[in-house]
This record gives sequence, structure tokens and C-alpha cells, in this order.
Amino acid sequence: MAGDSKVAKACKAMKIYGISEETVKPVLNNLLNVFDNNWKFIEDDDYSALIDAIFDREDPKCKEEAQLSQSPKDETTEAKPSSSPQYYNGKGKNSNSPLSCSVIGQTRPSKRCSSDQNAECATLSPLIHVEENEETSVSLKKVRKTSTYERETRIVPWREAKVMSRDEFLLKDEVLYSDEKDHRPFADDLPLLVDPLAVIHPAPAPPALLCEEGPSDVGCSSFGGNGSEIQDFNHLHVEDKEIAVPEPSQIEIAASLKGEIKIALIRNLPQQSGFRIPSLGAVLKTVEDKFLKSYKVAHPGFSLLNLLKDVCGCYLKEGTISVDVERVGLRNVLSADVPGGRVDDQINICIPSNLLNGQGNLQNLVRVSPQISWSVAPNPLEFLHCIQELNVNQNPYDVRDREKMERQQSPLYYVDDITRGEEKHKISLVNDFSSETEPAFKYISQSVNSGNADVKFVLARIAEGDCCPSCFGDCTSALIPCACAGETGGEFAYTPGGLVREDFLEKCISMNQDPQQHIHFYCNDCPLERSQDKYVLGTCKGHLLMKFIKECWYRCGCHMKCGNRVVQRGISVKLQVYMTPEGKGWGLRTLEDMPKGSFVCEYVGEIVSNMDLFERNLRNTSEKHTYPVLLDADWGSEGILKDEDALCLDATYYGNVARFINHRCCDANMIEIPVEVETPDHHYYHLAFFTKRKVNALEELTWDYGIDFSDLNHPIKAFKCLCRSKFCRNMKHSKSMPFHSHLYFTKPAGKSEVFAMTLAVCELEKLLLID
Ligand SMILES: C[S@@+](CC[C@H](N)C(=O)[O-])C[C@H]1O[C@@H](n2cnc3c(N)ncnc32)[C@H](O)[C@@H]1O
Repeated sequence: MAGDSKVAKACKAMKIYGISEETVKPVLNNLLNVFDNNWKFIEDDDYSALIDAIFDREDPKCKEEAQLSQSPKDETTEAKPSSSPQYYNGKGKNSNSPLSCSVIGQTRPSKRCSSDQNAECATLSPLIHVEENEETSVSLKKVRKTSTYERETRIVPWREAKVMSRDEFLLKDEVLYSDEKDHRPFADDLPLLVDPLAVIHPAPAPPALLCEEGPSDVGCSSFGGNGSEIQDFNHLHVEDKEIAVPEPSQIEIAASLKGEIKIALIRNLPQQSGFRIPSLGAVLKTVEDKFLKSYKVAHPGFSLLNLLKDVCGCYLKEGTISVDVERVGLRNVLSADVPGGRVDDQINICIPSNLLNGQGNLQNLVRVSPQISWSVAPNPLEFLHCIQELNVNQNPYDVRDREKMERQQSPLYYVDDITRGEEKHKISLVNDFSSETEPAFKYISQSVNSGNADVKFVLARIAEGDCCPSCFGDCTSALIPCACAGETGGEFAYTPGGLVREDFLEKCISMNQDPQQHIHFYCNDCPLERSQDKYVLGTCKGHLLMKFIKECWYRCGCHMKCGNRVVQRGISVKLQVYMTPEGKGWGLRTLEDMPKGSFVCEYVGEIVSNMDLFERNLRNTSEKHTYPVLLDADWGSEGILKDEDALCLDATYYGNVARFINHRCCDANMIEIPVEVETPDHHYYHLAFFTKRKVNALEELTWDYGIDFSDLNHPIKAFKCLCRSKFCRNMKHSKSMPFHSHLYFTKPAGKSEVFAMTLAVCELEKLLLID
């Protein structure tokens, strides 16, 4: 009977997996019921539905049987020549037979050709044909034929005959070299058996990382897709020398002629380690966290996946360009011309072409500083070593190495939170160049009155019409703007997303860039000149009348989360104080991308009268001070200003993170805008910094102090400007900066290549943005 022969066939097919007829038959019955006696569904794909159903039962018997199938008896009686693209490790009794439920324990047998289909598979399908000889060793043969099955299973042409299902290849979050359409790393129409252009076999790994020969409890795990398979490569007998059996190593890269890249990370672990295959997503996350922890300076959007993509990009590039004259030239320059750097300290940085806007032209780039200079000389092997270094850090059996690495990678000086809990978010401080510590000052998140300044926040001063007591929730989402939008022409200065509105911001930027075109107030009796004992006949130099933002305040009925309360909620972006490489001392940078119009921080310090500040400056001539700000945005609104009403903020002794913001002439990326928070009285207001454009993570945050570098009479001696802006007002000094027709890079002493590479890429990004 046709049915009986089909049952017999199915049982025979399952026998290969060591599953007995008694187990198969009831499951088969169920399936036939489910599929309405349609055998096609059961037979399709080498009885995959049946295999699934059997294993889905989680029948302990199945497991027992599967284990039994590894017994010597089973091996001799049941082992069959197989065309399965899976292969044995050939270790005899304790081998990781693909017939078992899996020695690793969690996986079911991979889909494979049944014995009955061997003939068909042998001609149609296996890219690598696996044969088992008497000693159960395995030989590999190339067969230049393909089947839909293999296309489905994305066989990796250059190496192991490992079968991965389409799903297994799909990464959890993202896919290496993903195809937009279907998110698979390799296209379906990939010509199979395309030999790789090249395969990188890394330099021998440190002994602790090598796969150990011999005992069967040692195997190499290969993370080829989502890391869902472990195979043991140790005892493969290779007939065809073109097919490389994986060296015991950590990383391999291979590319096909079409440009597809495969990266394999290989790790050996003792079987008893309790190791379970993690998802690739989890692995990447751990490495990224580790990277961020160890290197601190890493782009917060850094992802290992992108790094690997870069590796692939470089690998392809390196593989396709045979002679790179420019690089050779650069290498020569490197050895002769590195200031203060030993040749063996240098590494070549592989800059992804997207950073170079696809031009790959290095001629216009300039040297950054004596500490950080550049070479762009792609060399994927060195890049790979960087990755290996990351990989070493992950080895749980190599704690000493890991600790050593961490010691090496840490910055020379690091403070976890300079705010000591004053701000909502920690603000770290990092010095990668020396052990210079932060200046002595007291971190405060709100300005404080130092004594003589006349600053009073009085509820009665807030007129009924200047606030919105009847509002609730978010004023910016109300249909009709409330009274608090009055100051900014009936429209709130902020968008509902908390950014300064584009038109308002542009106005402020234009006033800042071209103050002469905007309204100034000229005092007859200028408090600034009074404080400096400079009585000048006639009017003063003038004060720019600035546009104010008015936020909702105490008397308003809205929520603290109201969109018109931005500055008063404090710093919300991740910031870091760092030692600038250009010699400007400490600087402030963002650790996250910020859109145009974002609030960064306000200038916080001691609220002092002009008069007091001048006296302070006189007293502390030697003191390294910050630049105090003058709160003169609305000095024209009252007649003659009393000394105690003419205020400044001095962050020298008490201040917040803004005291670290460096100056940049004209094209700084932040602008200061006066903000009313507590009082309509414009003697005192908040001076808040907003981004003038999109600012990328790790970019330095700067503002134009408005210094007149030619004013030798200014109470605070101007510094030599190192802003490197092409609009620098201190050009005499800027021009003396050396310009080079090439870039080269010196690895800072005691730093790893990964550290150096990250720094280099970040700096290059900055350069490309700036210049
Ligand atoms: C407000 S502080 C900025 C933080 C400062 N870099 C530090 O290390 O504390 C101002 C001082 O920084 C330095 N500075 C700021 N901008 C600079 C620039 N463009 N070029 C050189 N030095 C700068 C000057 O010494 C200035 O007096």
C-alpha cells in the first residue's frame, strides 16, 4: 500500500536520526490528521515537519534515543555516508554526531538530506560534500552544483560546510551588510562556490586563546550568523587544500568576488564551562558596553556592528586596490617625520570611506596637534588586531590579561562625576594626555548670590499678566498660547520637543554674528566703565539688546514638564569634560548627537556686581580664571543702572560645567540666549547655551566669548586663541599653526590601538566638519 510504504520510508528517514519507529509512528499519525493525510507536507524538506513534531514533543524518550544513537553500536550500525552539509568531528565514540539531539544539548539536528536523497543531494546540492569513512573521519569535496535548499540555507562558500537556516542568519537587531530588502547578509543570487578573494587568517593568538588540541571536550565555536551553532573543527581531514579548515583562532574574514563579506569570530571553550550560545545581539552589546567602559571616549553611538562593517569595508578596499602609492608615501613620511613619536608607536588607521565623503583624498587635511596627528593608511590586519584586542577582553578565562588591558586602556585621569550628584546626570571628566587634575572649584547647579548683588526673587514682582496661573499640563500644546508666550511675540520660543524654534534661534544667531546690524544700548554712565574706573566722555561702547526667552515660572499653573520650562529643568544631555588635544586646557563635549536648538547648559556661577568682579580681578592677577559673563542683555531698559544692579556671573570658584566651555571665534556651535525663569527683572537672568546647528557626539561644545583680542585694556588678559576657526579673530596666532599636506597619527604612549583608532576617527570626523 502506498500509505504503508510512505510510513516505512518516513520511519527509515527518522532512523538516521536515531529515532525509533515507536516514537515516529504516533507523531506521524498526528501529523497525518493535522495535514489531512497530505503526505507532501510531511515529506517535504526531508521530513522537516516530522522532525520538528518529534522534537517539539520534548519527549524524553527521543533524547534517550538520540543519546543512544551516539553509542558505539549506533555508530557502526547506523552511520551512513551522508551528504549533509553538516559534518562530524570524526572523534569516534564521543563525537558530536549531527544525528544526536546535539551534544551541546540545546539544538535539534540540522535539516539534512535523508539517506534516500543522498544521490540527489550529491549531484544537486552540497557545496561541500561530507563523507564518512571507516574511521568516521570526514573528507570534504567541492561540488559545483547548487540546490534551492542550499540557497535557502546560505551555505558559506569558502569554508565549513555549515548549514544555517535563513532565520539563523538573521541577526536579532541588525544584520552585517544587510540587504535593505530582506535583511539577509548574503544575496540569494550569490554564485555559489565563489572562492573568496582572500581569507584573512589572523596572526597566531596568544596561547590562552588558542583551541587546544586533543581532548574531546574542547571545541571551537564559530559565530557565523546569529551564533546559534557550535562545531568542532579540530579533527577534520581536508582533501581539498583550497578549503581552509579553520585555524584555531579568533577572527576570520572572507570576501567573495561579489564583495560580500563574512566575519567569523572563533572561540574555544571547555565543554564543562556551562557555556550557552548567546545571541549575537547580546554579544555585541556586551562588547560595546565593555568598550565604552574601557575607552570612555568612545562615541556613545558606537556599535561593534558598525566597527565590523568598517572592518569589512576596509578589507574589501584593501583586497581590491593592489598598489596604493599614496599609502607607501605616507608610510615613508611616517618613519621620518613624526614629532616625538617612535616608529613602533605608530599604527595605521583605516578610515572608512564614508568619513572621507567618498573622496579618499587626504591632501586637504591638516595636522591636529603634536599629540594627535594622523596617518590614513588602511591596513585591515592591524584593524583586525584591534578587534582581537576587544575579543581578548571578552575571554572569561583570561582575567589577568583582561585586568591588564583595562589598566592600559584607562585614561590617565578620570572622574566619574564632577557634579558630585548636583546634576540629574553624571558628568565625567577625562584626561587622556596627562595626569593633570581638574581645577579646584565647587560645583553648583544654580547660581548663587555672592553677597552684594541685588537679586531678589519676589512673587509680587510677577504681574498677573506675565504668568499663566490658570494653565495646567503643557502650555506649549495648548491651542492658544498663554501669557508666557507674550515676551516672544505670542509664540513660545520652544517647540513642543523642547528645541528653540528655528526662526527665533536664527534671529539670535544673526544678532550674535553681526551685532552692528542690531540694536545696541549706549549708556551715558556705563556701570562697566564705572567699575573699571574708566570714565569716558559721552556714551559707552554699547551693549547689544538681546532677545529673551521667558519660561513659565513659580506663579504659573502648568506642570514642571511643561514644554515652556526647559532651562529650569537643568542639563538633560550627556556631557563630558575632557582635556583638549589642541592646548586649550579642559573643554566640554557632548556624548550624544544633539539637534539644532538643543539646550546644553546654562552658565552658572556666583552672581556678583560688576564692581565686585573688577576688584576680584585686581586681587587675583595670577589666578587662572574662567571668563565671567556680563548680564547686560537689557541694560537699556532702565535709566542709569546702580552698581549693585549691574551683574555678572563668575564661575571661577563656584560654577557648573559651563566653566569648561572654550571659546571659538564666530562659528562656535553654541549660542547664549538670556532666559527669564524667576523674575521679569532683567538685571538677573539665566544665560543659557543652545546649539546653533546639529552637533555630533564627541564634538567639542564652544561659544564665542565675544573677545576683542586687540583690546589690551580689558581687565582679563586675552589668551592666544587656538580655536582653529577660519574666522579666528586672533589670526596672527592661528596662522602660525603648521599645515601639512598629509595626516599622520601617533599612538599615545601606553594606549591601545583601539583607543588610538577611536580617537583618530573622532578627531578626523571633527576635522572634516570644521575644515
Ligand atoms: C572658561 S575657561 C574654559 C576652560 C579652560 N580651558 C580650562 O581649562 O579650565 C576659559 C579659558 O580657557 C582657555 N581657552 C578658552 N578658549 C580658548 C581658545 N580658543 N584658545 C586658547 N585657549 C582657550 C583660556 O585659557 C581661557 O582663559
